Amino acid sequence: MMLSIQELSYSFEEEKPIFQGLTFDVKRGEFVSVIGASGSGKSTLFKLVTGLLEPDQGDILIEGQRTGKRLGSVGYMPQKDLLLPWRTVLENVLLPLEVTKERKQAKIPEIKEWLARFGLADYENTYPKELSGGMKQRVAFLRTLMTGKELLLLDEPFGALDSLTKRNMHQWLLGLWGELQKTVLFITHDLEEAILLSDRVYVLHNKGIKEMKVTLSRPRSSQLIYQSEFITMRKELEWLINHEN
Ligand SMILES: Nc1ncnc2c1ncn2[C@@H]1O[C@H](COP(=O)(O)OP(=O)(O)OP(=O)(O)O)[C@@H](O)[C@H]1O
Repeated sequence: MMLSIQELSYSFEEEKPIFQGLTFDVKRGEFVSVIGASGSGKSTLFKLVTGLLEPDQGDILIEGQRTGKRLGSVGYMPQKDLLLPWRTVLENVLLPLEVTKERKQAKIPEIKEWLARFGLADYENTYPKELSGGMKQRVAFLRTLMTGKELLLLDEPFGALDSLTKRNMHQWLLGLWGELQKTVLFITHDLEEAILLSDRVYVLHNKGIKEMKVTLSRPRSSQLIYQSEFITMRKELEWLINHEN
């Protein structure tokens, strides 16, 4: 099991619990989405998995290991503050690799190749403010990938994009994920996005978590959303979101 959350409980000081006995898992190579209303605790869950917060009770295992240094075990793409504005695209992507100058230099050709594959070949010396929303997300995603970690936690990476750009990013991510064979845990508010991208969707409520399996075959195209099987799943997911019990 890539990630195993067992009987997790957490509350912020003096507040009512956000999670009580939360249990779920993610297998190696899976794409799993977490969907839930605003305030249901999605970002808090990621902070617990990365080790930025510690659970009150329960266990978080990464590849079966109970490690205190979880942040070093996952690639985490937070919702905000993605890129450092005073660094160029190349310098931002290099960030997870800043160990020694030599190691950094050695990685530059590989990163340039990646930038080209991400449609960013001509932008390595550009600053984030000059990039479009979709480009910024691709740079941030590449930086997450450069951590070299097997488990990637993506906190609403496409939330701020317009619907056309978002569609393009979905196709891009589907293709890339198929090739990389990484494990992804993905936060979203968007039902269509959750179904299109995922093997399974978890619906997070204050009272717990529910699971929906996505039975659509892969590879998946953006046209799938118009098919009756997709629409049925969308209805099912909507029902799960609106019914806590
Ligand atoms: N540092 C904090 N101290 C106290 N309460 C907090 C803190 N951070 C988050 N919360 C509360 O915890 C709950 C869950 O927040 P969280 O950000 O995890 O929700 P979310 O599902 O990610 O929301 P959104 O979809 O809006 O990003 C909310 O009620 C929030 O107000």
